[in-house]
Amino acid sequence: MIELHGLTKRYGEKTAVDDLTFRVRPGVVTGFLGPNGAGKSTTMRMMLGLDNPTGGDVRIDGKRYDQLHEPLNYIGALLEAKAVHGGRTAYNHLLCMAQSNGIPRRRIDEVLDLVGLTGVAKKRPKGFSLGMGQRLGIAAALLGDPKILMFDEPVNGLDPEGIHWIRNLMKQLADEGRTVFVSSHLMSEMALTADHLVVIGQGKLMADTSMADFIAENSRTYVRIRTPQPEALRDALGGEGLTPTPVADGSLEVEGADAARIGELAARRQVVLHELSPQRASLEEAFMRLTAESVEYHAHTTSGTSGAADASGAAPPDGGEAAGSEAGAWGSGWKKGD
Ligand SMILES: Nc1ncnc2c1ncn2[C@@H]1O[C@H](COP(=O)(O)OP(=O)(O)OP(=O)(O)O)[C@@H](O)[C@H]1O
Repeated sequence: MIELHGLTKRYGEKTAVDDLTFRVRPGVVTGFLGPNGAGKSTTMRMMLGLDNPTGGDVRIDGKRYDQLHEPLNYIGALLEAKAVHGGRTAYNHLLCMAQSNGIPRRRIDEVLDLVGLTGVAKKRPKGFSLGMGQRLGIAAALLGDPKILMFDEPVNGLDPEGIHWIRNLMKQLADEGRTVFVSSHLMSEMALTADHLVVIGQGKLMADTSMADFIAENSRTYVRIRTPQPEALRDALGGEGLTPTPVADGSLEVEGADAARIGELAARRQVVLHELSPQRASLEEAFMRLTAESVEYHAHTTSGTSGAADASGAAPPDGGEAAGSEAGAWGSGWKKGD
C-alpha cells in the first residue's frame, strides 16, 4: 500500500503537485494518468524519496521511503530506462544493486531470464536499444521481489510482443497481491491493463476510481445505426423525442435510448437497419473530456474531442490472455517469510 497525504511540490511560483491525497492498493493495477506537465513524474519521484515534498508526505506500508531498510525489497521502480551506468555490464549493474540491498546473486539470473536479457547479460547497456534498456530497468525493479512496484511509462520503446509481455507481467504481479502503480500516455494500453485509475491535472487530483466507473462518468454512451432509410428512421425516432445525429462516415448516432428500444421503434415502422450497435466511449475520450480544462500544453486543432468515440480500447479485456509462461518464473521463492 502506498499512501499520499496532502503531497505538495512547488518550484518557485509553480505548484507542480498540489495537495494530493490518495492510496494505491495492493491486488490491482492502478493507472496514473494526466496530461503533459500534470505532475506525474514529480509525484513518483517523491514517492521514491528522490525529491523532497514542499508539504505532505508519502508512506510505503506505513513508512517513509528513507525509513525503509534495504528499500528494493519493499518497492521496485522503473523511472527512466536509460538511467543506467553505461560502463557496467547489465549483470554487474544488477549485481551492484543486489549487493547494496542484501539480495542473493542467483536472483540476478532469475530476473534477467524473466525479462529476456540472459543472452546479453555480459554486454554494456550503452549499446542497448530503448526496448532492451526498458527491460533492464524492469529487471532492476523486480530484483528485490518487492511487494510494491512503480512503473513510469513502462511500454516506452517496447515492440508489440514486449508491450504484451509487460501488460501480462503487471497483471500477474497484481494477481499475486502486489501493489502495482503505472503511468502511461497510451490510453488504449492503460484501458487494457489498469483496474483502477488515479488522474491528475495541473498537480491536482481529478479522479480516483475504477476504470469502468471512470469511463461511465466521463463519457457519453450512444447507439450507432446504419440504415438505407435515414429519413424514415428520423421519423420513427422523432416521435419519441430521439434525434439521430449524422456522422461523417455515414452512420447515425442516437443518445438517450438503448439499442433494444431503438430497434423496436425502427421495426414498428419497418425501417431496415444495417447496423445497430451500442457504443461505450473509450478511456481516451473520457480522459480528454475530464482533463480538457487542465491541459497545459496542447496543439491548436479545429475539432473538439467529442464525437471521437471509438470502441477500441474502451472495454477492459475479459482476462482472456493468460500470463506468459516466462512470467510464471517470477519470484521463485528465494525469500523467506514472504
Ligand atoms: N526541477 C524542476 N524545476 C522546475 N519546474 C519543474 C521541475 N520539475 C518539474 N517541473 C514542472 O512541474 C510540472 C510537472 O512536471 P512533471 O514532469 O512532474 O509532469 P508529468 O505529468 O510527469 O509530465 P509528462 O507527462 O510530460 O512527463 C511541469 O510544469 C514541469 O515544468
